[in-house]
Amino acid sequence: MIHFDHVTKVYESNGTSFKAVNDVELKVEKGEIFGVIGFSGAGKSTLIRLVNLLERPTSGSVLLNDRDMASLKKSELREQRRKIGMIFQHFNLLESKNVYHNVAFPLSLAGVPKKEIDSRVTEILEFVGLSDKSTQYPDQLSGGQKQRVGIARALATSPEILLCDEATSALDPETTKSILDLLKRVRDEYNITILMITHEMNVIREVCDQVAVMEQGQLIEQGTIFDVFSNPKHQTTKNFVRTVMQDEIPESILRLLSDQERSRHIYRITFVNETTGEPILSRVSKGFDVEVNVLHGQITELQGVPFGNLIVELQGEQSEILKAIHYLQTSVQLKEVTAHAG
Ligand SMILES: Nc1ncnc2c1ncn2[C@@H]1O[C@H](COP(=O)(O)OP(=O)(O)OP(=O)(O)O)[C@@H](O)[C@H]1O
Repeated sequence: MIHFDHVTKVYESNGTSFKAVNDVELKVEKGEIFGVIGFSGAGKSTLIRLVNLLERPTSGSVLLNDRDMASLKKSELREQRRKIGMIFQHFNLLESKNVYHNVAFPLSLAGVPKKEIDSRVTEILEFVGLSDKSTQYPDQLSGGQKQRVGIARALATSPEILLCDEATSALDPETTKSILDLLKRVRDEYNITILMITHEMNVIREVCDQVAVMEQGQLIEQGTIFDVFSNPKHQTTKNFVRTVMQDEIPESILRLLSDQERSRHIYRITFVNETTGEPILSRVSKGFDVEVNVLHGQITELQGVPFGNLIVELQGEQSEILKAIHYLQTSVQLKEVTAHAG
């Protein structure tokens, strides 16, 4: 659907050149919600602007449905751009036009007859939940409502692709959640492919199927949400995952260990998939002469699949602890926590 085929973008300014996007190879499949995460300056905005040719690649190509965007004639490019909607962090609405006319604007530009515009705008305003706001102006709306108008406007021309440039970064957490839910409906009900860029890992966790991590113009890691969150490889990815998944050992536990490492049996249990719902810890307590003391942890959901970590202490005779460990290892990932290794 969208293929970045070894794309590089170099900016030239004041006699120096700067690689904002460096040899990016990325494929986004039809109907997928794909998130690109990175810190400020990583090259995300440049990357997303290459899709609708707001930026031209210096080398490599961006292919949409196997067609190289840079090879299109002007009229073909206009036609292609109509298939790509875009929403922005600061909404970019026309302040002098009301909600109805903001959404109708791209249709008017495309020369769509007034009657058709009317039925399309009515339908799309209902979809985003703003039917009762059609005569209001942007400055009468909340941030969440403005972004709903932005989404309605982007959907007006029935695009195949929706590009989201930090679409929830200006919104509070609750409004962010409602906008992300709306984006899921955009994909589910209209089968639109969504490419979003963000610096917030909770956005990626909430809504994306696939994620790529960008740093200094390069993609340093990519995969399904589940794979990247449960097994991040690059240090930057680990840091991003840590912002939403508490997996660090708290200081208090590390202190406990450094004082009495030999006498404590503290383990990190990683729950994946179906094991999360099972009463494994109570089975250990009942089956062996050990007590299980949960010290720290978090279980969450990734794409509807439970996932998480618990830090537990096992107390009892050495031989019983060994048996309990053996049992645990048959169904979960288990790693001893030491003062140094965490
Ligand atoms: N038109 C331009 N000319 C020169 N350099 C540019 C231009 N646009 C962006 N850059 C540089 O390219 C790098 C990547 O910028 P870009 O905006 O793509 O990153 P980003 O990850 O989206 O960051 P942010 O979230 O801060 O926008 C930055 O160092 C930026 O200064």
